[in-house]
Amino acid sequence: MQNHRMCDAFPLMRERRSFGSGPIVTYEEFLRIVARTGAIGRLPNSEQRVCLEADPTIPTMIVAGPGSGKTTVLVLRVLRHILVDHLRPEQILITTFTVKAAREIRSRLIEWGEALFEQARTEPISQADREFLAHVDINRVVTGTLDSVCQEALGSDRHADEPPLVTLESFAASVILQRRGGLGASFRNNQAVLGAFLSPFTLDDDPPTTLAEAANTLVPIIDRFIQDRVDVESFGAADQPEAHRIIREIDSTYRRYLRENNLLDFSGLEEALLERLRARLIPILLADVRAVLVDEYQDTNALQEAIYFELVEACQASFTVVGDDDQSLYRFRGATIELFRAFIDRCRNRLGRAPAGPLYLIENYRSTDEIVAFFNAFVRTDPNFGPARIQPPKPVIRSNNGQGQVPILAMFRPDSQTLANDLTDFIEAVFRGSGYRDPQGRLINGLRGNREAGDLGDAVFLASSVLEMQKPYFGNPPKARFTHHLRNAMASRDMQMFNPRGRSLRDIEHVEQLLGLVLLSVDPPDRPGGSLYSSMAITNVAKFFMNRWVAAARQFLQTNPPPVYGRTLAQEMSEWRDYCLRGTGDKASSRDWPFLDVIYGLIPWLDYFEIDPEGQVYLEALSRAAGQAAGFSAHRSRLVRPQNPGSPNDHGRLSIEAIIRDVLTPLAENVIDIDEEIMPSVPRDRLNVMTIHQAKGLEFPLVIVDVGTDFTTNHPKNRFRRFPEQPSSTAMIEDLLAPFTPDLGALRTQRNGLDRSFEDLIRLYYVAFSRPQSALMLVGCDKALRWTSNIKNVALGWRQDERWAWLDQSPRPTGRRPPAMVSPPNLLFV
Ligand SMILES: Nc1ncnc2c1ncn2[C@@H]1O[C@H](COP(=O)(O)OP(=O)(O)OP(=O)(O)O)[C@@H](O)[C@H]1O
Repeated sequence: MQNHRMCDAFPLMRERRSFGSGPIVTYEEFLRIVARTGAIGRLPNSEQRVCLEADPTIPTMIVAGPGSGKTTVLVLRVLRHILVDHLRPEQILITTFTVKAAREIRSRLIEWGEALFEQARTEPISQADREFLAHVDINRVVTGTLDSVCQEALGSDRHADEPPLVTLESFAASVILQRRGGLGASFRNNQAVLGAFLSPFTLDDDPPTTLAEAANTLVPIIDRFIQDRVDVESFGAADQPEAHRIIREIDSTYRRYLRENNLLDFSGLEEALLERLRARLIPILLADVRAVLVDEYQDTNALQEAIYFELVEACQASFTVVGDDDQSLYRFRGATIELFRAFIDRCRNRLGRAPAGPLYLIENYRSTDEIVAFFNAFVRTDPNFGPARIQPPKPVIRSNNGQGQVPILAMFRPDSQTLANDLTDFIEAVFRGSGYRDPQGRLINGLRGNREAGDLGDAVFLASSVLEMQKPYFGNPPKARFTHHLRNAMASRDMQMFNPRGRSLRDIEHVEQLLGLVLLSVDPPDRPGGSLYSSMAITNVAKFFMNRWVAAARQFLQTNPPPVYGRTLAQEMSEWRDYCLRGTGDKASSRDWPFLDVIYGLIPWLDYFEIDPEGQVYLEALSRAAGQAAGFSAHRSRLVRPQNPGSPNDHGRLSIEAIIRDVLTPLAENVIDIDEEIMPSVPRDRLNVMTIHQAKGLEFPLVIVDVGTDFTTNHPKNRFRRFPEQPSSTAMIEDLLAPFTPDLGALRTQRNGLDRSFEDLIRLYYVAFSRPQSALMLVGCDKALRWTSNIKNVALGWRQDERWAWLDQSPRPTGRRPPAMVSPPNLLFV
């Protein structure tokens, strides 16, 4: 890649620069202006001020529990950088971990920034500064996840003659690994060796039987090579097991292919930025950065840490990190809590400057006393978790909101259907009725949504998985999960959920219709010899779903969808058919067509994709599948006009086959992720269903947490989600790579894999329990609450030593027979 931004262009970078260019206002004036600004006037408290005041020329570490204003402080510190340190917004980078949280930061920045600048303009400041504030554009602060920032930085920094960088999603990475990474040949030739090596990392601990399964198991391992900065040479050295050597070879073939084709997977994207920073070829977007602020630092991986340090050093930037060790959730993406715990030392060693901190925040402004007491107790339930937490221990978080008079609610029922009906009753009463009242009068004021503006969007349902169907097991048809029953129960009362990730694309009625129409348009059965997909070498699963889609489309066509602007669906389809079969008709004017044009051409007759929020998310996923295939598919996801329609080697025909193989087959095989994050906000009139991971950093008035609707028995298959008996596959990958990961390996394996797997579950539910503002409700299956239950579950207070806190806290039996159920006093069972 060409060198556009040599350091020489920025002579200032070599010498130490003073910070900022003289204040617009002093720090004390800044605080006074904040106090006078309506939107943020109540902020900050005294501990938050300490964090805000910290000298920007010294790296700063802020550590605090949930809801204590970590993000708030970071946003205020950005505003301080503008007003007190006189940085321009584009000189400030602020990152966080999820797209949703990044969006939240951006909207707080804009709301507070605009109000604050307006207020500041009324203060006695210089005319030049008043001008500056009148025109300053807070939108120009570089905000996002590190991935999105990398993408933007590298993408926008290309020369006109350079090919665009394509970032691969995991499905595309997996396909390339199979086809171009040499995994296909290696798997065939070394199936026994590779199978034995990979089996501990598969879902069922069996060796992968198909190439796709092998690829999906391998991707997280080779991703780690980059994220953990593994010494791949020594991993695959001659004295290592044969499987290591084979994997090293596959990895290097795969990486070479990506490089030669200008493709990047997500870890490769971050690595590319690191390499550029190291070479001091700083992308334009970041070249002028003077302040780097990182939220959710506890989820940083080794590669990301290296990027932050390199950027701060290269740009001589101020550096502020905030985090909470108890809220680290992304181990599976390489997050290494130990990097956060050891930040002070690591920063000193790397940047040669001892950071200020850790600075603590202790007041929780989010939740009621009851909720804070509940999650504080939860995180201290298991003594074995203590050593996993930051040292010295951070102060316990304290509620600032007073009692909410709503205890922690718990709804446990014998089965999912009953629970779904009862929860729907509850939600309806809170948001659509006159409020929920406990029949026994134990809820003093009942519970009711905000009368003026309250709606279902004020509640969220959180679960470790939001799938509405269980994965098929041993060929049994998939069983409905709780969220499926909840969707139906709510629909029967005219209420809707927003859970686009709950269902597989291939199963959604409207998607089936659309994909069936697509197939009938580009691969019609009246081709001599029949449709192409039915005789192609694709999996039976793919053919099964394609047949189903075609049947769904036929049924839809029988409903005679009305013309749109005078044009019929049949006309649109027949134009594509003419083009694909014979290269004739209106579409023949072009030599080729992007496959997306077929999809978007059919959408007007399926308005679900335009008006329904879930439909919009699905359409984005379909478009993404087509877009990603352009990175590896023979005809780059384009339909080519046939020249010689009868020939099997005709490019028109081959282009259709490529689309079937590379776009439609992955959809049929259910390997395309649905990205709910494309929605800027969840519709207010729907119940938001989210994974706990997605909810990190967010808050809602009412949070309903699924603590075990799946766990009706002590089934071994679900133990890893509630009470692991062996290390998770992620912990095992960490153990596998530790000896080849200088610095990080030893740090990470100080606690064994099983301990780390328990930690992950505790942190997961800690994050869930700390999201609500007013009310927290736990839902699950009541069998797990039996006094004699053996359905051990960390979320229900089980400790790793197999003692059960909920049972210990329940009133002891008076007679000889124990009570049927445990009933810890801090829960109100409804
Ligand atoms: N000093 C304050 N006074 C009043 N409200 C505040 C104050 N500081 C923060 N808040 C409010 O408290 C809530 C939680 O703040 P914030 O999201 O910044 O916490 P956090 O520590 O980042 O949370 P998490 O750990 O869950 O990411 C927000 O609604 C915020 O506006």
